[in-house]
Amino acid sequence: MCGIVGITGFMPVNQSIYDALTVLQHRGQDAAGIVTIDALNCFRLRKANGLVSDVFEARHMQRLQGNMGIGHVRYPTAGSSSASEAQPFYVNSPYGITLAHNGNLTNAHELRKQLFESGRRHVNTTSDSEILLNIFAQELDRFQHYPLEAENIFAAVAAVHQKVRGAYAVVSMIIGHGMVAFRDPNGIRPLVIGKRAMADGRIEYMVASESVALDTLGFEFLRDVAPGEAVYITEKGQLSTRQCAENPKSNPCLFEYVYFARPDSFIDKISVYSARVRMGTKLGAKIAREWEDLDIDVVIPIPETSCDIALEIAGILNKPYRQGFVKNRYVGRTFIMPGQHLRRSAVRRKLNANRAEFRDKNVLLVDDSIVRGTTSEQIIEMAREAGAKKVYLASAAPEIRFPNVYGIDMPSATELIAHGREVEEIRQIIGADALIFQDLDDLIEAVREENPDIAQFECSVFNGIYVTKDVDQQYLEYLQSLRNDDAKALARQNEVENLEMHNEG
Ligand SMILES: O=P(O)(O)OC[C@H]1O[C@H](OP(=O)(O)OP(=O)(O)O)[C@H](O)[C@@H]1O
Ligand SMILES: NC(=O)CC[C@H](N)C(=O)O
Ligand SMILES: [Mg+2]
Repeated sequence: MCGIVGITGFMPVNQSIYDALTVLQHRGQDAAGIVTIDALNCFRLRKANGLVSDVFEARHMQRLQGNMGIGHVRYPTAGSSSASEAQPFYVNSPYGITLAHNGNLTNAHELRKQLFESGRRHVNTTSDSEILLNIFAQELDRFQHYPLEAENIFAAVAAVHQKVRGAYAVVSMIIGHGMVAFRDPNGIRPLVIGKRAMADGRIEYMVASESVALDTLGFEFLRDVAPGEAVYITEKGQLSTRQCAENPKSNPCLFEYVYFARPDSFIDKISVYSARVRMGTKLGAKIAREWEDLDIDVVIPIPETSCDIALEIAGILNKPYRQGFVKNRYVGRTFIMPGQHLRRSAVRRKLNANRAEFRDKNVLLVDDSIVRGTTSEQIIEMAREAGAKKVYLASAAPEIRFPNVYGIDMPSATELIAHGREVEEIRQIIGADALIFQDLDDLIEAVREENPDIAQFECSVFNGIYVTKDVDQQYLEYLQSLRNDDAKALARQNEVENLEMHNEG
C-alpha cells in the first residue's frame, strides 16, 4: 500500500505535504517523495528511499517551493525498490506532468507494449506507476490546444479508465493547469478530498489516501472521491468534479480496514476504528461459542493494529485485557518490510514479552491477521518463553489463501501460511494450543454495518475472487515469477541507487 497526498493552496505547501506524509507513513516505509510547482512554473522534486524523516533534509525542504504539490510514501508492489522508482514520477510532454499512485495495475505489461508501439513512448523503469503516468499523458496529448479545458482532462481520465486495469488512486499535476486526482472504477484504493478556508475566504484543497491526513492539517473532510470519479483543481483554486467511468462500482479493499489504514481514518463512510471494534465483537462471539471449554485467563493483543480488536474481545469474554507485549516505538510495521529475512528479524526487535503477564497463565493472543505467519510463529514462542501455560491465538481476519494483485505485496500464494492448509495444520506450524479465525461473512458484516450501500468488498485474498475480472491463473503465475521473495532479493542485489537509468558503476 502506498500513501498519496496533494495540496492546492495559496501559501507554500512543502511543510504541509511533509506533515501529511508523516501521518501516511504506515502505508509505505520504503521511499518517499514530494514535487511542487514553483513560481517559474517548474517542478521541484525530492524523492529517495527511506522514511519521510530521512528523505527530506532542510535543504530539500527549502528547495521544494510553491503553492501546489503532491507527495508519496511507497510500499513497492511492482517493479523494483530502487530509488529511481520512488514516486512521484515525471514526464515532460504534454506540458509537464507529475503523478503519484497507490495501487497496482494488472495489465501493465500490455500497456507498456502499447505505449511503445502505438504511442512511441519509452518507459525506462519497471514501475507500473510510470506506465500509468504515460497513459494519462498520451490521452491528454490528444487535445492539441493550450490550455486544456476541464472537459479535456476528464475525457483523458475516462480514456485511462478504458485502458487501465487494476487498482489506482492517483494524484497528478499538470504545468499551467492544476491538480487532477482520480480513483479506479472499482474504488479499490481509498482517496478523500477536503478543504480549508484562508482568512480572506479563498479555499485551499487537499486530496489524500486517508482522512487522517486532512485532520492533521486542519482541512475539513468533504467526501470520499467516488470510484471512477476525477477531481480537477485549477491553479487559481477552481474545483470541478466528474464521474469518468462508464460503470463505476464501490468495491473497497477489505484489508484496508483489517490492517492497512489508521484507525482514526474514515474510508468510504466507514470508521476504520469502529470497524475493528466490530471485528472484535464478532470474533469474541465466535470464541465464546466455539471455545466454551477453553480456560482463558487473559487477552493479549499483538501490537499495534490488533489492540482495538483485542480490547473488544476481552470485554465480550469478560476477561482481563493486558498489554503483554511492549512495542519498540522505533521499529515500523514488519509486514510491509521488503524480504522475509528482514521481516523475521524485525519481530523480535519490535515486540518483547512482559513476563508478569504470561507466567503460569493461559493466554489468548489476538492479531488482526495472519499472513505469512512470521509474527504469530515468533510471538507464540515468546509467550511460552515468558512462562505461559497455554497459548491460544485468534485472528480477526479469515485465512489468507490467495495472492493480492491490487497494491498489497502478496504476489505468491505459497508464501501465505494458510494457502492450501486447514486450520489444524496452520495451528501446528505456528505452535499454538488452539487457533481460531474470523469467518469472512462476519468480517464483511463488521465492516459493512456503517455503509450498507457497499454491495461488495475487494476481498480476493480471502476468497480468490478478483473484482476486475481480468486475473487468471496465468497472470498469477507470471506475477509470482516476477515478485516472489527470491526474485526480489536478486533484483535488489543488482540495483544501483539514485540513478534514473542503469549505469554500470
Ligand atoms: O503473518 P504476518 O506475515 O506476520 O503478517 C501479519 C502481521 O503483520 C502486521 O503487523 P505489522 O508489524 O506489520 O504492523 P502493526 O504494528 O500495525 O501491527 C499485522 O498486524 C500482523 O501482526
Ligand atoms: N503499494 C502501492 O500502492 C504501490 C504503487 C506502485 N505499484 C509501486 O510499486 O510503486
Ligand atoms: Mg501487527
